Amino acid sequence: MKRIHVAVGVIINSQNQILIAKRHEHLHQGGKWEFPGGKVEEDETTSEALIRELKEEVNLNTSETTPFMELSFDYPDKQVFLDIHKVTQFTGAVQGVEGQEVKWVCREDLTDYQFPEANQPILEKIIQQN
Ligand SMILES: Nc1nc2c([nH]c(=O)n2[C@H]2C[C@H](O)[C@@H](COP(=O)(O)OP(=O)(O)OP(=O)(O)O)O2)c(=O)[nH]1
Ligand SMILES: [Mg+2]
Repeated sequence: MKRIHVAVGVIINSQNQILIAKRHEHLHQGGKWEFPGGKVEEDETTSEALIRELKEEVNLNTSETTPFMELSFDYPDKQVFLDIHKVTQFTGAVQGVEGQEVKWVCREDLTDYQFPEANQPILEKIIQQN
């Protein structure tokens, strides 16, 4: 199985809230909450892919992302490499462009949401960095 390279954004607003979006039921890991992002295409850097995905998925304009952490995870049906970047500089109002539910949540409330299993170390790192 080929490992899928995914650009993932931990987007933090001026009130120190983090943006999460609910994956559509029919998708891999459907019904779970995620940090917006998507597959890195050929000839794209992670940052370029994330900038493109944030516009496509949640209508945010950003020009800069900062590496936060990297992890590989094997689901029974898919292997992913999550390349997670932090995003603090952006413009535009968040919109679930693909009809998905989106939410700004404060760090301590992140544990109230169900994320894909691969996300556990990301959540721990975000919560630690209070
Ligand atoms: N965006 C995102 N994907 C995650 C997270 N955690 C996690 O395991 N994933 C997995 C689920 C999917 O298998 C993969 C992301 O693929 P995707 O379906 O969002 O890719 P995409 O946006 O490019 O969508 P498409 O090409 O299928 O239209 O990474 C997360 O926090 N954010
Ligand atoms: Mg996506």
